[in-house]
Amino acid sequence: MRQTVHFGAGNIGRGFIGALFSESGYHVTFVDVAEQVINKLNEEKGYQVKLAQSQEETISIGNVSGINNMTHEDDVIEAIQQATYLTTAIGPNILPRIAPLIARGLAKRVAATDDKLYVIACENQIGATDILKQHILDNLDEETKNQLEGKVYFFNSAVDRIVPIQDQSSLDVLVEPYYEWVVETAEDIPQVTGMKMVADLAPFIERKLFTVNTGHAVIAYLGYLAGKSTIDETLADEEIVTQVRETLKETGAYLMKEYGLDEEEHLAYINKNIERFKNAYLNDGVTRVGRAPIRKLGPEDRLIRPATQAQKAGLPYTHLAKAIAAALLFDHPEDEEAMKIQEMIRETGPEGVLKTISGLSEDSDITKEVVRQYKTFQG
Ligand SMILES: NC(=O)C1=CN([C@@H]2O[C@H](COP(=O)(O)OP(=O)(O)OC[C@H]3O[C@@H](n4cnc5c(N)ncnc54)[C@H](O)[C@@H]3O)[C@@H](O)[C@H]2O)C=CC1
Ligand SMILES: O=P(O)(O)OC[C@H]1O[C@](O)(CO)[C@@H](O)[C@@H]1O
Repeated sequence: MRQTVHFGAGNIGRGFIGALFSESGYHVTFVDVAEQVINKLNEEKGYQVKLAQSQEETISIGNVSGINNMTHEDDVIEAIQQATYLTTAIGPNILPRIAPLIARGLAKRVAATDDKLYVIACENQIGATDILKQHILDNLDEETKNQLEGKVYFFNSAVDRIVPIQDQSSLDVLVEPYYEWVVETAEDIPQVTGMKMVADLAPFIERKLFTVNTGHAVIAYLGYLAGKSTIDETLADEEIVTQVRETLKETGAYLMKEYGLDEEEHLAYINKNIERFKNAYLNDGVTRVGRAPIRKLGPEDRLIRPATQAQKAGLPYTHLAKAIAAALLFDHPEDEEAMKIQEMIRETGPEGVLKTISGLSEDSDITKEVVRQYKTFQG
């Protein structure tokens, strides 16, 4: 049986990527620091993926096991020796932390075999696999780096499936029925059910990140400010739906200009995603979707990049500016990054945050518009 190693046995790991490998006939070894999850995977050897829809539908996932990378590094290195794929869904900020162990696994592997290994980071970040690759290379000597050539391949990817926070007492995962996994490769690679291969990922990941993730973030931050707890509850407010749609028209204008997307098709894509967000069976919290606002306000992420790109292209960005202002007001006490932003605002004002986190100068038109809207929110 073919083997795959997947870092991150969380929502996307169990509910999406690991499940697709299992369905494709692979044994999936999950690597995670969550001891309870690892123990359950080894005891139960399977779990259920439940679709969030009116008609009950459940998919049984088998052939899975787990390794704790904090306590069993050698077992992870051994699993990497046997694998055809190595994937991650761990959060972009964690990639540098797992790279040294992956590097050790790869060094041992390329010294012993020419068998090909395909590495794919499945994270919400442009070029996540390139970033992981660089961290891995930083942990290898020159000779080993040369040995990777023709043996270890790195492919960027875009992952799209809404998987909310789960009941932690079980391995089962509730997921939305829709999913899309796009992988950039020109290689003839072993088939995995549900993996779509493309020669150029840029239009796919930007369309996804600046529609699905921008839209979701706008709902989360406006919902939080309006005192809502879930995404579907927030979308019962027609004013917020309008704000989401107008924001996605702004990102859409940039995407259409940059990638020559068809206007009618793109508007249908926006509408389809707004309907996805309304799925009440997901019961998805605004604080989950708004989590990690420092990452989400990064220069290349879902709010800032479309705004800077729109500005460069002479396109409107006022609704994006409003969403950025709302993100700056996300003060959820349990979110470390949100708390850090609030501290920075107290010290340097919203302008300081936009400069340090988003790379926007204090006198930029985007900063001025965001600050104006920030003050309007404050009343
Ligand atoms: N949940 C969703 O709807 C979607 C999430 N994504 C992306 O997928 C990635 C994972 O997200 P989720 O699955 O939602 O997060 P999650 O929090 O459910 O899963 C992450 C897992 O990584 C583990 N982990 C953390 N640090 C670790 C370390 N040092 N070593 C090993 N394991 C470690 C955690 O214990 C957890 O099980 C993120 O990049 C996210 O942006 C992408 C599309 C949809
Ligand atoms: O907030 P993160 O960590 O970027 O990832 C979760 C996001 O990805 C999505 O699943 C969209 O693919 C949304 O649920 C959510 O907005």
